[in-house]
Formats: sequence, structure tokens, C-alpha cells
Amino acid sequence: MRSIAEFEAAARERLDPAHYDYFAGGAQDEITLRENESAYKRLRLIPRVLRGSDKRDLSLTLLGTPSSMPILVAPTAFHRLAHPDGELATAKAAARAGTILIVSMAATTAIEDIAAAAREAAPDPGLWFQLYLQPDLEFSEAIVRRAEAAGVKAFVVTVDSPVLGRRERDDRNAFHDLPPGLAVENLRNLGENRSGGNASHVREIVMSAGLNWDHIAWLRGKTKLPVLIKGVLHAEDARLAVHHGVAGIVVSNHGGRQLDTVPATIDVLPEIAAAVGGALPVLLDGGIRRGTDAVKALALGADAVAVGRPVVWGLAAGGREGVSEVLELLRADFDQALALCGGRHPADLTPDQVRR
Ligand SMILES: Cc1cc2nc3c(=O)[nH]c(=O)nc-3n(C[C@H](O)[C@H](O)[C@H](O)COP(=O)(O)O)c2cc1C
Ligand SMILES: CC(C)CC(=O)C(=O)O
Repeated sequence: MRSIAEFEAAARERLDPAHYDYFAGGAQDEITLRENESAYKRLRLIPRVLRGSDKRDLSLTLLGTPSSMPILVAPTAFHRLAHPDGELATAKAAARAGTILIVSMAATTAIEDIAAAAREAAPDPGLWFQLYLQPDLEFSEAIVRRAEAAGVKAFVVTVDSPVLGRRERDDRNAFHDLPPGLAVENLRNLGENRSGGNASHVREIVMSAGLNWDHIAWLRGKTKLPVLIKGVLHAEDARLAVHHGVAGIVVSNHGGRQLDTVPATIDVLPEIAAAVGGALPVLLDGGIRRGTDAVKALALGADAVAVGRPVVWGLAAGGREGVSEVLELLRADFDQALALCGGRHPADLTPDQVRR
């Protein structure tokens, strides 16, 4: 397949329409959902000439985790709705691609099994773990310990979801529960035997409307791993993140699934990059579908980008192979755009190469 749009079309054919809507949809009028992609279409690239190289190097290290390219896998829930192999397939494909997979806390596969699958594909896979900090902090800590034991290398706390956004497609389809047989395995009651038994009980994910900077400090006190926050859109919050000793931020509007009518992430990136001033790594997600999208984000100050739905489309269309194809398509597309912009390395891209 030649583009992410073709993967989406293939995925749509295979998926239950309600599940397709869950993956594809956004909050309310889906203004932000559309804006994330359309904002890139308004930006123009200005290439530099006569300074390229035959040997381009896309690799980087983010907070101690090496990645073969600055395109990571954003955390998305419920991969077994997309394909029976679910997160195991995603993990193998990401590890084989040598990129960082941010595992969703809401995975339908246990983190221990995800890590084992990733290690089958690469000796030292770059796994990070996304957290919805639970109001029951003891329970949150148990999840943290479990993820650490599985070998994750950073925690990414999602901060844009004090309550869940209203997704009208899900309401219309009455999609509010996983089908029988699927569960949020990372929330299976930790004292109980994971291998089953009737006693085994999965807790519901609770959105924490009371989450504040003290919780981030609490988490930093509980783990030696880097703690990032995901879902920053305001420059002042980016400054506060630096002030509070956060290791990195993800500029994200949750793929347009939380507060509708917030701006496209690419449109707030410059002010956030300026506020952070290089003090910590800035990641961005939302609407990245082409190599040129990633080039624009890196030129405007992101250290790396992440993709959510493209990976789900690859998974639904072709399991592990499909995810691998999506990641290699994005890599090749990015590499070509970088070459055409006159860059050898992502860091060669500069803000003056993007025009509105
Ligand atoms: C189906 C789906 C499930 C998601 N689940 C999570 C999640 O569990 N945790 C989280 O922090 N973000 C979640 N996100 C948001 C993604 O991490 C990411 O911010 C977003 O998908 C990026 O936009 P893109 O899909 O346009 O690439 C989800 C997004 C989608 C589409
Ligand atoms: C389980 C959900 C809260 C996952 C999510 O973040 C989403 O669907 O956007």
C-alpha cells in the first residue's frame, strides 16, 4: 500500500463498523480531529539546496531510549479490537522497526506479554508506558511497579483527560464496553493470578479529574524512570512542566478525542517549543500521515513525533506485517522528505523552512 489513507481504507473494510468508528472518531463535531490533519496542508516547505548527503541518519536517543527514527508509536487502547494478535503484533513490529512504542495502559494485552513479544523481535526494545493515574494511588503504584518489572523505560502520564471526551460516534453505536473475552489486562487485579480463575477481576479505568502537579511529583518520587506528560497545548503548562522537573512533554490533543475545537497540535508547537527553550524534549502527535508532516513538526521544534491511528490501520489491515509496513512507509516517506529538504539528520530542519 502506498499511503496511510490506503491502510485506513483496508482497515475500514475489515473492521466492525462500531470499532472502526471508535478508532477513527473524535469528540463531538470532530473539528479538532479534522484540523490536526488539515493544518499540515496549509504549511509549505522551503527546501535548502546543495547541502545534503548520501548518508542520512534518522536515529536519535530520547531520554536514554534509542530510536531508529523520530517517528514513535503513540499509545492507543484496545488493539485486540483491531486484530486478534493485538498489542503483541504492534510490539513486534515496533521493536523490529527499532522505534519506541508507548504502550497504552488500556491495552488488551498484559504489559509482561507485550514486553516478551517485543523482545522476540529485538534484544532491547524501546517500550514506554502510558499511565492514566488512578485516584487510588496505591493501585497506580502497583501498575507502575508492574510496568517497571516488565522493562519499560519511561512513563507517559496523560494529562488531557480529567474526564473522557464525548465521542458521539460511540454513543450512536452504543460502543461503551469491550466485547466478551477482551479486557484491559493491565488493570487485572494485581493480587490475583493473571492466568485466570473466576476470581480474576479487571478494574475499570477511572479518569482523574483531580489530577494536579502534586501527582506528577508523587510519581517522580515513586520511580527512577523519566516521567513525561502527554496532552500539553498551553505554553504556560509547558513552562510549568520544566519548572516541575518533568522529563519531557508530548504536545497532543489526544487525536481530537478530548476537548473539541482545540487547535491542531502543529499550530501550537512553535509557542510551546519557544516556552520550553530546549530545556526538555518536546514530542508531538496528532494528524501525522506523511513524511512531510513529520518534517514540518521537527522543523518547528519537535524532537520527535508519534502516530496513533496509522498504526491501528496497519494492525487491522495486516496484523504485525501491516504495522511493519506502516512504520516502514512512514520511515521511507520521512527520509525522502528530509533529503528533498536538504537535510542529513532531522536536527538539520529549521523553522525558516516552514511557511504558512
Ligand atoms: C483509538 C485510540 C485510542 C487511544 N487511546 C489512548 C490511550 O489509551 N491513552 C492515551 O494517552 N492516548 C490515547 N489515544 C491518543 C493517542 O495517543 C494520540 O494522542 C493520537 O492518536 C494522535 O493522533 P493520530 O491518531 O492522529 O496520530 C488514543 C487515540 C486513538 C485514536
Ligand atoms: C480507554 C480509553 C480511555 C482510551 C483512550 O484514551 C481513547 O479512546 O482515546
